Amino acid sequence: MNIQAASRHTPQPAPEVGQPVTRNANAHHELSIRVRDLSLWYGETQALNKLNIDIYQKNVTALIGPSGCGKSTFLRCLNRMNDLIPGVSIRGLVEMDGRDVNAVKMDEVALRRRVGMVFQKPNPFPKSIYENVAYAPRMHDLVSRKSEQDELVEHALREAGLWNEVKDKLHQPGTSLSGGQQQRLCIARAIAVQPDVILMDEPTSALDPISTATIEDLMDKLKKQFTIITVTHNMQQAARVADYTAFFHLGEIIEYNDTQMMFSSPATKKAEDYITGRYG
Ligand SMILES: Nc1ncnc2c1ncn2[C@@H]1O[C@H](COP(=O)(O)OP(=O)(O)OP(=O)(O)O)[C@@H](O)[C@H]1O
Repeated sequence: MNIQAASRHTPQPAPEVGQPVTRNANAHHELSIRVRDLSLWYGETQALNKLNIDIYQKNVTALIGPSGCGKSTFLRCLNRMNDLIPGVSIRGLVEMDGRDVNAVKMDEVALRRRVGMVFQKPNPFPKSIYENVAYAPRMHDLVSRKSEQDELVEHALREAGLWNEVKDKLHQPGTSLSGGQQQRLCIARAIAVQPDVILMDEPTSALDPISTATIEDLMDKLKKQFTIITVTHNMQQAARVADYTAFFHLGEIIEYNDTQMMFSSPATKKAEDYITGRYG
């Protein structure tokens, strides 16, 4: 079954392939990423099976589902990080702003600039707080003068809600910060190159509740500028932060809907069981 699964509560016309069953009336609907019949194998083992999904700009989309169902694998398809894993083969289409991400002529470095990533475990470089943010913009020639670089570092740290906590110790190691601060530093590092999309793979699972709430608030703020796709095992978090939610199961997208609908009236028994904690 795929995301075209009709609601068992209210019969509805089938949506277009890839679109949520019900659209969120309050959200933007400019398309960012279009995925069609995307399958992936690790060697002989199939991990993703004919995924179809449209992801909208400047919204938060949450990917939920039991462990091993393919959420992180899917996330990595969006910035071609699976290319780094030997034995991976991919079939199907991932289009970003109308361009085929897997096209031979697609520049992977440029793609990863447009699609930033934040991981489960904060992973600052073993460099200063300042350098963690300044390095990528310099690599991509986004800044030429030192003053521009300083401005960009301050801007990214402010956007990530970290500036006030670090402005007097910019030259201390990034690793000297707390876990929650390190994660915000990683977010500052991601946004410093002005990506279109930020992928977040369980960004708060290693954090305490207060740091988690700070990151959730930040996601809400950042979605005004960026398209955010986040993997989470925390159903409350998905309900709080996501405009749209996709439920994965055994490498398939079983249901895709606006989050309120998904949580109040899931269209499939599997999604309902998962959301209500009956399995997973
Ligand atoms: N590098 C890899 N090589 C081989 N198999 C892999 C690799 N990465 C993931 N897999 C397999 O692909 C399937 C999907 O894994 P994936 O990590 O994408 O799931 P997930 O939904 O993100 O899981 P979790 O919620 O536990 O992080 C699993 O069966 C997993 O064992």
